Formats: sequence, C-alpha cells, structure tokens
Amino acid sequence: MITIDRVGKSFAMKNDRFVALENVSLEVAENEFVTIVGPSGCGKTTLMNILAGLETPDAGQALVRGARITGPGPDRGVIFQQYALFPWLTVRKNVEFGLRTAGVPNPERRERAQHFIDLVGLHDFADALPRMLSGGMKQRCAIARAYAVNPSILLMDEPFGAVDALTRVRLQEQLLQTWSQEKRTVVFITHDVDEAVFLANRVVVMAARPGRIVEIVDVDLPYPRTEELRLSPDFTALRNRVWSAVYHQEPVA
Ligand SMILES: Nc1ncnc2c1ncn2[C@@H]1O[C@H](COP(=O)(O)OP(=O)(O)OP(=O)(O)O)[C@@H](O)[C@H]1O
Repeated sequence: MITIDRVGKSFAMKNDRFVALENVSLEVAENEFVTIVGPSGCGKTTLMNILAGLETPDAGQALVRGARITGPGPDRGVIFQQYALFPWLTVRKNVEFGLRTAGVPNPERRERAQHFIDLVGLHDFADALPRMLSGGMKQRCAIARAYAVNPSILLMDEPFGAVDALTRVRLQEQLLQTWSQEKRTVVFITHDVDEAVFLANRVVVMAARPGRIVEIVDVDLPYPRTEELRLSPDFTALRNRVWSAVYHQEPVA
C-alpha cells in the first residue's frame, strides 16, 4: 500500500547539510495501523511530510499503490497536532468542508458528515462552534473531517499531543473503535511509547542523526485493545522493549 524506498532527505545549514532522513525503507500494508516513535529531531515529521506530499525526498522514493507521491492528494488525509478547524464553522460545516470542495452534492454531503460525526461521538455537538468544544472533542472533529473525504490513508502527526493524559487514553480507544468500524491504512506519529504500542499492529522506532529506522516491533496483541490489555504483562513486555529501543540509543558524537 505505502512503500518508502531508501528515502533520504537533508536540509541546508549554514556551512553544512543536516541529514534529517537517511536510507529509510518501510512497507505499510493495506489497513495496517503503524505507529512511528522516536526522540525529538529523528525525522518523524519530515517522513510524514514526504508521505503527505508536502516535501520531496532527495534520495529514494515514496509510493502509494506503486505510484510515486508527487504532492498532496485525496487518497491521504492528514491530521496534525494543532486542531486546524475553521473557528467560524460549526462541527458539521467543518466536517462537510472537504466534501464541499470535492463537489459532493448537498444531501449526500450532509449524510456523510453526519455518519462520521456520529462515529466519533459528536452527535450532540454537530452544530457547535469549535470554541465550545474541549481539546479532545476538537481532535475528534478533525478525525471526522479527515475520514469524511474517504481517504484510504490517514497520516496522523502527534494528534493527541495537546490533550491531558486521561483524555488521551480515551481518544486512543475511540480512534481504534473508529478504525475497527472503518478500516484505513494509518501512519501515526507519537512521542509516547504506551500510545505507540496500544494503537499499533507494528511500532517503527526511529533514531536521530541521521534520522533512521532502528527497530520495527510487531505488536501481536488482539483488538479490541482494552484497559485490561493495557495492564497485562504482554503489553508491558512490548512497551519495555520499545522503550529501550527509543531511550537506550547510542548517542552519536
Ligand atoms: N525545513 C527545514 N529546514 C531545515 N531543517 C529542517 C527542516 N525541517 C526539519 N528540519 C530539521 O530536521 C530534523 C528532523 O526534523 P523533524 O521535524 O522531522 O523531526 P521530528 O522527529 O518530527 O521531531 P519532533 O519530535 O521534535 O517533532 C530536525 O533537526 C529539524 O531541525
């Protein structure tokens, strides 16, 4: 589905070049949920921007279903940490926005928006403005909006980074519930090791300088992922493995 093939990306610095990504290769299968975790500056966002078509790699290539990514496209929905909702539009209008741009006629637009508003549990707030919503609700609205245009891929960059710990756990559960009902291929970036393991089929661990993949951990735990599972020894073992891959990286001189 997604192929990242020996991708490299560097940025010009004063007298030098900074290697943000070096020789990164990864295959993501259809409807797979992959999380990417790693320390600050390891190139997670750069990789996401390449998949979103906002940056071009200067080595290798990134492909979706065999076609090289050359720019943003309706096959990929992007959800960032900042809520990126239009503050003057209601939840419903925000969710309908992409459908309107795509020329979806009104009755269908309304129906599709309502479906995803219900799916993320915002039915009672469909006509509220973003300022009336909590951070978690705003992010659920952003997820509904990304889903509404029916992309086959969701690219999520630290989407729950700005909410409190308890809301974050609820959002994780809710996202998995949405994903189990409407399967998509998901690439999800996070700093949070627990979050990475809880959500994923596979956790990709990256390291910095140069930005690269150091380990890929299969999360062989059943869905639905529950609170009980989060407290289980199997979960703890995987979490510890990912934690040491992230935090015990050899420092680079
Ligand atoms: N447009 C740019 N110009 C110059 N350097 C850049 C640019 N974009 C990213 N970088 C550098 O590339 C490195 C990787 O950045 P990136 O944002 O991809 O890392 P990250 O893993 O997402 O970090 P964080 O977790 O802190 O968001 C950083 O050191 C950053 O300073």
